[in-house]
Amino acid sequence: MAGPGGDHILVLNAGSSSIKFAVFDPNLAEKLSGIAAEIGGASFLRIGDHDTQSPFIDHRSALQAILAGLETHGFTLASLRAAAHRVVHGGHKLTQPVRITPDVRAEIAACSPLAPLHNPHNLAAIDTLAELAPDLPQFASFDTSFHATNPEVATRYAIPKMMETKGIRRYGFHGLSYASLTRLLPEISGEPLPSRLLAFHLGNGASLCAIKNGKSIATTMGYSPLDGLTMGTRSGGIDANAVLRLVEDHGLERTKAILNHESGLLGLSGGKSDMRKLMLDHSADSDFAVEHFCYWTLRHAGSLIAAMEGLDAIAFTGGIGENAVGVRARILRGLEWLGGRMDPDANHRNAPRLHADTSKVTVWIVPAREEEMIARDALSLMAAA
Ligand SMILES: Nc1ncnc2c1ncn2[C@@H]1O[C@H](COP(=O)(O)OP(=O)(O)O)[C@@H](O)[C@H]1O
Ligand SMILES: CC(=O)OP(=O)(O)O
Ligand SMILES: [Mg+2]
Repeated sequence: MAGPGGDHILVLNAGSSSIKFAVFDPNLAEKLSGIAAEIGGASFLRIGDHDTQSPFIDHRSALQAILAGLETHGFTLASLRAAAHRVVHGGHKLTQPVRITPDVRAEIAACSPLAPLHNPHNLAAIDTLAELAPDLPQFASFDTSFHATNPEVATRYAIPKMMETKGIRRYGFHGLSYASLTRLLPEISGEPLPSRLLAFHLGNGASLCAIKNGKSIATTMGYSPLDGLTMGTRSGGIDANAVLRLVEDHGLERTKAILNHESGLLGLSGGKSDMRKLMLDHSADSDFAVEHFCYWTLRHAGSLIAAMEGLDAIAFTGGIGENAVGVRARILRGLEWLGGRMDPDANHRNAPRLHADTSKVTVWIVPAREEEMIARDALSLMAAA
């Protein structure tokens, strides 16, 4: 069986229906990346630019195919120094990147009910690698960590403190994306990090983060990655009594599936969760779904701008934030009252700098580099060991 001995880092980012992966050298240069997507459905494996149709029934079989694919590119398990994982929910105990020990694994498992679409798959990846390469050091970086700086007033729900409500608080997610964005923006803009920055992580999962002086002070996701914006298949914010009504009428499991897998853009449009497809299809339902996404993104943006007491800069990231020209234009139109002015040509080119010279706030696109952030965390932990 394989063991450590190489010098590359394998990063695994297991999502609800996909596993993204990347291999980095010790200087953080990305050597190879790809994705196993639509696991359990019309699944396929992409390594570099090459796609193969492969029927993966679950994350475990997808990971095995990824490892076999990496081997054909010369990255055997023996060529690795470590594996590092994105773990979505770290709860209140895991707020820094860590080496995975049995205790850490148990804590990640304890957080599974809080992120049912993500943590079980993160654990499956950790366990599969532990079986295949028991001596390979494994590390975890948490999506919740970046929000550990939120004040209590932002994280507490107004519910009583008692045994039954223990752990029920807002955590916030997409923290690896926001941490990476905070690092990258000064490099991209050539300016110091703006003091009041509103970051838009718009992908399948979507959230906003108010970053004040480099630290998260508020974010739109809460106890789980369901809250806040309208998403690909998640409802975003919904009245808790409406959830209870769904449970009464349809039971717990059905309600979970409706809110997590059948809502959002998919539910509104009647079948499409993918923003690119929605923007090409001009049916009334698709147009409404896109408008709902933009409108609620703006409503939440207003709330976070209030939490920061103003706004100096905006940064877009994620598949939609980096590519969806029309969505960005609609959102920026909705922020004109703040003095934001977009340069339409720059927006069409997906240029990093999107604001016009007359704009009172600067507007940027920053590529989401979650995998690089995770590799960076693992390298720092190894250097400190
Ligand atoms: N050119 C584009 N125009 C509009 N939407 C796009 C474009 N490219 C990607 N997207 C959208 O980005 C979303 C996926 O974002 P991504 O950040 O990759 O998601 P994930 O949360 O799975 O990591 C999808 O809705 C996809 O349609
Ligand atoms: C936390 C979360 O929503 O992640 P993703 O966008 O990968 O689904
Ligand atoms: Mg993502």
